[in-house]
This record gives sequence, structure tokens and C-alpha cells, in this order.
Amino acid sequence: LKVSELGIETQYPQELVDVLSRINDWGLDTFKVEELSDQRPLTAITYRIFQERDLCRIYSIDQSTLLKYLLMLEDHYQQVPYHNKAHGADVCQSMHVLLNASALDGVFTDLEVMSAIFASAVHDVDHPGVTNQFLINTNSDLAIMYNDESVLENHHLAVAFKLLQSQERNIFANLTTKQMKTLRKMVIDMVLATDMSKHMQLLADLKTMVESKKVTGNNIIMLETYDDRIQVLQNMIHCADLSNPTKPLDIYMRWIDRIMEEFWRQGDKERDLRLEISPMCDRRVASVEKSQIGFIEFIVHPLWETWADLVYPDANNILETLEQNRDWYQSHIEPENGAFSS
Ligand SMILES: COc1ccc(-c2ccn(C[C@@H](O)CN3CCOCC3)n2)cc1OC1CCCC1
Ligand SMILES: [Zn+2]
Repeated sequence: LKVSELGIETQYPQELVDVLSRINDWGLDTFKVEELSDQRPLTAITYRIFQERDLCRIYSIDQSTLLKYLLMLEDHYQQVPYHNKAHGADVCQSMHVLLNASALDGVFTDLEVMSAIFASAVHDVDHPGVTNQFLINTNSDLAIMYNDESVLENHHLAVAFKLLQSQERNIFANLTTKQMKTLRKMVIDMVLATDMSKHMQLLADLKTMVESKKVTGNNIIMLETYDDRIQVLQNMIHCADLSNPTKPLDIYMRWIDRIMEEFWRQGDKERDLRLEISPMCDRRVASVEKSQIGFIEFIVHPLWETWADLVYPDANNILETLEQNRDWYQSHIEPENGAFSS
């Protein structure tokens, strides 16, 4: 990558080129990209991935149109502690790495790959930093708009596609009608699958797929129907969305700081509104380490363990890091008010 190909202005062009050289690695430091890109991590990372996958040539996407869309998309991510543009960039880059699993070599079409990258980049745009339940409990305009069903996920999708409607930002202008129809359906199906209320069903279906996994001679997964293909892509974006605990510990810890601040700010709002404070949202009774252990035990590890089965052995290192991080937190739990753990 050359400085002239960064797509964004920065006072640290060479350092940014150096950090982005790890675009295909699981341990890319999104926080470093955030700092070195002058607060443009989503544009810098997504633009780099489009270049890496040659998507502008394949789909005749004008590079300045792509940059205009990405900058506008990035500006529509809110300045909240966790669900901000850095998280969008992180999920996009994580998805990019997951798509490179050798068990998936040649499985997905360029259109499916572009849909997955686009879905990841847009999946939390305009997130207000509170949960679906909070929006429902407070009779928010968004909950009214979407009838309490996948409120945030529907909103992210609507914003993302609305931004495409201006001619100067329509990156998909040169897709055929059929291609656009397919892309739109897949992006909707992927972003709606990031709703945590769908987690148990998604995981159950993934387990069923693993049990009946069909592979080719060189261990590549065979996915014949749209339902099978989209199911794998839905689990992939869900894994990318819940990938913080699988990253190097120092990076994981910084995501924890951000999500806790966001949860505690929601708790502050609930306290002021005399609402019951949601679980893990009361900064006065925090047990950060215990919450992460529970999050890993009940949600993150079961999901990643199943994913690792599907693409065995490609995600073994990721699963290993997750288990090391879990064990680290297990061995660093603060004893309750000085009492010795029994
Ligand atoms: C690093 O820690 C976390 C990292 C991520 C998460 C987390 C929760 C839900 N999600 C996924 C949604 O954000 C799905 N979104 C919603 C809005 O619409 C789009 C799709 N992610 C929770 C984390 O920790 C919590 C605090 C203590 C234990 C649990
Ligand atoms: Zn997310």
C-alpha cells in the first residue's frame, strides 16, 4: 500500500500505511488506526479492504464515490463510547479476516463477499448508545417506528441504504438490477441477524449445520442453498460483532472499558428516569470481570467453539486466545469485599 492510496488525509501517512499492512490479521489494532487516520478508522479500513479485494474494479465502483459514501457513513456513527465508528471498522476488518478462512476458499461469490463487508461496515450506523429494550421501555420514536422488533438493527439498515440514494454516493450504481436486489437482501439478512434476541436460534442452526457438514476433497465446505449460504454469513457477522474477547488481551481490555462506559451511561439515564437499572448498567455495583466471564461462558465461547468446528482448523488460534482471555479473567477476579473465596 502506498501513501497516495490511503484515501484519507492524515499527518501520519507512513505510520498508517504500516498499521494497515496488518489488514488480513486477526490482531490488527483498530485503536491505532483510529488515532493515525485522524479519527477516520471506518473509512481507512473499509477502503483498504475494498482495494485488497479489488472490488472497485470488479463492480466498476468509482473510488471517489466510495470515499464519499464511506466518509458520510462514518459521520453518521454517533460519538458514543462503544457502538461508534471504531467498532464498525473493527467488525468490518474482523469479517474480512473470517472470510479468508481456507475452509471457505472459493465458497462465496464476489457479490456475497462485498455484501458481507458492506453489512459489517454499516451494521451499527447511528447507534444511540442504548439497547433495544431501553428504546422500547422509553417509548422512543425508533421503537414506535419499528414496532419494538429489532429496532436498532432495522434503523442501521435504513440509514445505510438511505445514504446510498444520492447519485454522488451510490457505490452500487453500476450493479445490475438483479445484483442490487441480491446484495440488498443479503445485507438486510446479515444485519438483522446481529440482534442478540436471534442468538440462540442462530447458534442452534449453526450446530445443526456443523453436525451435517459436507466438505469437498480438500476440506472446503459445500453450501448449496441460499438458506445455507446466508446462515453462514449471518453467523460470521455475529461472530465478528462478538469478537472482542477473542482479540489480544490489551485490545480486548480497551473494548471492555468502552462497552462498560456505554452501559453505565444507560444506567445513569435509567436511574434519572426512575426506571429499573438494566443488568450490568449500574456503575455503583459494577463487577466488570465477573460480567465478562459470564459473557464468555454463556454467549461468546459457545458461538466461537461452534464456528471453530465449522471451519476447523482455521479458527483454532482465535478460540485459543478466547480461552486464554477467559482463564486470565477467571484468575484475576477480585474477592468480594476482601472475603476469601470458599
Ligand atoms: C467487550 O464486552 C462486550 C462486547 C460486546 C457486547 C455486546 C452485547 C451485545 N452485543 C451485540 C449488539 O451490540 C448487537 N447490535 C445491537 C444494535 O444493532 C446491531 C447489533 N455486543 C457486550 C460486551 O460486554 C458486556 C458487558 C459485560 C458483559 C456483556
Ligand atoms: Zn456491533
